[in-house]
Amino acid sequence: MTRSFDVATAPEHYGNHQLGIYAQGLKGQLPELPLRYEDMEARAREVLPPAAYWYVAGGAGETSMAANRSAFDRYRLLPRMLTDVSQRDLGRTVLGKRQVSPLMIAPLGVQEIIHDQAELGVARAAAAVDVPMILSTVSSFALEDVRKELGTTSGWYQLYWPNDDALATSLVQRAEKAGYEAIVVTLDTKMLAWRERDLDGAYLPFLKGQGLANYTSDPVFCAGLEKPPQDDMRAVVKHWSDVFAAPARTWDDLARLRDATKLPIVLKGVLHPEDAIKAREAGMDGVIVSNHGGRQVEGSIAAIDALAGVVDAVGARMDVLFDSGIRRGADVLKAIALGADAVLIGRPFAWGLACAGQAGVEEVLRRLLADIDLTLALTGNDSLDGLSRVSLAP
Ligand SMILES: Cc1cc2nc3c(=O)[nH]c(=O)nc-3n(C[C@H](O)[C@H](O)[C@H](O)COP(=O)(O)O)c2cc1C
Ligand SMILES: CCCCCCC(=O)C(=O)O
Repeated sequence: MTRSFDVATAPEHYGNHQLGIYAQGLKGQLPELPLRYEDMEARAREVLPPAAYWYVAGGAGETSMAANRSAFDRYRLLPRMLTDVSQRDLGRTVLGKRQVSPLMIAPLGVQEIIHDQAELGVARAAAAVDVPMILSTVSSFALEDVRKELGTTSGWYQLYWPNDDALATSLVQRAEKAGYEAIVVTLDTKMLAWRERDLDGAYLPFLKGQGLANYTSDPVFCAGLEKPPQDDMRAVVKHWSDVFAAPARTWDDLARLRDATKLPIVLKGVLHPEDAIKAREAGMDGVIVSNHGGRQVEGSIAAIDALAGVVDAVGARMDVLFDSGIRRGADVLKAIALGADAVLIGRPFAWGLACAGQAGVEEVLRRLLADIDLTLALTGNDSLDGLSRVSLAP
């Protein structure tokens, strides 16, 4: 006899998403989106034009990208038995604010190449699941428009620090005015790396004017143009390529940025413990340990292998976040056990966006939260705050 099952009567846990999927199965319905990360990426590859797929999937060479994943396998969780895990808390405190989970949406530029909804769809999904979103400078919609879609969910603004201080100040102050709660300055992209997949397709979307909405909506940027941006896109791209990068910048320049905003500043792309110490000395509020998903320095250390060193150097005095290679719940637990305060999810949400727009991103986030919740419980823990390096096998 088939018995009916009502997930609504199950206790409130993120892990219940699993029960929801099985309950649909009782009605003969299979999940619309593939469950495994690898299968979701394969589906995205079917629906995206090849150049757009490779822009997201590719790296700078691909050994660091692979190492980001294989390094996770060297850290193993060490479960404990017979602890009470009936009530569980996935919350984390980041920059002094309690979040319902450790997840944040990583800044991913030029999302219009993935789906028409782009950052607006991602922001709506983030709001539905209450996962804070970090918006890229090179986004396809203006930062003010994306912020509105987030509603009460937190947003941070990621700055590609231009060589024009007035433009940097304008972007940062627009973000502050729009309600973003922190500025993330990405340090690892002073220039674009040698990206073989993109070079193979001779593909760089920004050169077609994609991903430039924050520039074309900026008064300081537009003051450097002879005509309104919509009337001369070639001039927009030329001006953008003139101002985008600032290879001469050093730690000393951070003081001016610090003065430009009251918001907390977090530096993204820190891998060396001494750079984390410099960040602290420069008055920064946090760092994100990241190798940009293996997209910048081919041959670099796997990001997860850099995490403990940075945490040991500065973790007691500033927030340490992590990205590059997070795919499953166990990855999140390992990063938190090593000392991360929160983790950024990157490519997985992009594949959800490619396959099903906002709904796809939402589903990716709900699945990851379910996986985190169940893995937390099964390792004998009732809160992420209780994890530490003793949660890992020696
Ligand atoms: C298509 C794509 C675009 C990205 N754009 C940005 C960006 O605009 N700013 C930034 O700081 N990082 C950017 N990143 C890096 C991500 O923020 C994050 O560090 C990376 O995706 C983590 O690796 P993972 O996706 O393999 O987990 C981008 C990554 C991808 C895949
Ligand atoms: C020259 C434009 C660089 C922005 C690249 C966006 C990004 O971070 C990435 O693709 O990775």
